[in-house]
Amino acid sequence: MSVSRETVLNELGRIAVPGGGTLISRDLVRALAIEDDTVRFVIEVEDAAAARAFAPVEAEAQRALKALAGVGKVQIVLTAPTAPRGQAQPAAKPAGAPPNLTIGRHPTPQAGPADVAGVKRIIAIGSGKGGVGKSTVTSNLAVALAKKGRKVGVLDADIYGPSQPRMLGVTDRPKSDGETIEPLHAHGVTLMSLGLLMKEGEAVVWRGPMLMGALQQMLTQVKWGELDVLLVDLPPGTGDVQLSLCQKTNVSGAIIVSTPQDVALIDARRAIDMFNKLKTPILGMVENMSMYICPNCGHEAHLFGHGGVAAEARRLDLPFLGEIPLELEVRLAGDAGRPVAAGEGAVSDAYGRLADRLIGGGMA
Ligand SMILES: Nc1ncnc2c1ncn2[C@@H]1O[C@H](COP(=O)(O)OP(=O)(O)OP(=O)(O)O)[C@@H](O)[C@H]1O
Repeated sequence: MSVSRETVLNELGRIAVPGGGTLISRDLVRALAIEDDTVRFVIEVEDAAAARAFAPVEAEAQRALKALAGVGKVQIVLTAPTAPRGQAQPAAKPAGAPPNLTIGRHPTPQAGPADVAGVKRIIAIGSGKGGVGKSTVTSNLAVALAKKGRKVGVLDADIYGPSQPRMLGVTDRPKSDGETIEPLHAHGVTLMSLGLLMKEGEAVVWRGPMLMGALQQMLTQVKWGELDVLLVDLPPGTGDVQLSLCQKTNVSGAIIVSTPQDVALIDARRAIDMFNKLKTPILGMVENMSMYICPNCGHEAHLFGHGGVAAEARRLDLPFLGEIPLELEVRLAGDAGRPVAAGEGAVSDAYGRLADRLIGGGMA
């Protein structure tokens, strides 16, 4: 049987390096891969001089890993980037290229959940099932809060399908000096999306520690400025992103978005259970695609049922924050990068009420 990734990381976490710390605490290991009895990885150091000083570390890592059960071969590559890490990069970049910042690294050890500088409250927006409108609710709620004078940020942590840039109409790449990232702004909202920082297809292979590291970078290296509230658009379900956000950051609470259908509600319950286990308070539930009002005759139809989320919130003794109708305009506005809450009308009003609820309850 192959050695586990965890065992390898543990072992590397014991190997001291020049200048103090270990290979893991100094975040020097890249591209760790385990295939049958072969362990491969890259040690990335500052520059060529450091690479020479690290030769004994490489030898020690070889020796320690080979001694593990299930390890036959160890292949280590010692590299140094051409430009020293942290050196400012030229401002001009090819259009559409991600900024020059290494995103996706092992998390830096921290004592416990941390605050984000300048950010008063962090609200996680989650759902159990995909496609229930969690991202749509996040962008519109952010715009509705901004319209009411709140300083709002959105962190798009839905790494498997980042959609906030499209929904908020942002196409620019964020600028980075190699150490910090300038967020983007649209409709009064400050935005950062993991999708804007990676090459296409890169994120989907991330798991556990790499994801945790990337999320940590998003929270600590982005210049969020002073915010009343940061909304974090989570991927659907109950995975690594949810776990690392709630364990590493002081999250004020979570809002659960669901459609009224039973299938969506079953998954919503799982998400609620996860937040409970992580001791993240549930601020309330939102019913999206609540009812459909025919634009021609005004007839109200309940395509996915109606009231299911309110009933579930009552059953679980959670606040019910509001319902958002199903309207073609919502999708068209989201696709066009101008959230419906930025304009006028019934749906915009519904988001306004949702924003009032949060502000009134001291949540935003
Ligand atoms: N109230 C609504 N009325 C009409 N269309 C909506 C509504 N809410 C969301 N949509 C549309 O449904 C689709 C899915 O929404 P969205 O991407 O926000 O869901 P999600 O839960 O974030 O999905 P994912 O699982 O991909 O993260 C989008 O095309 C969006 O425009």
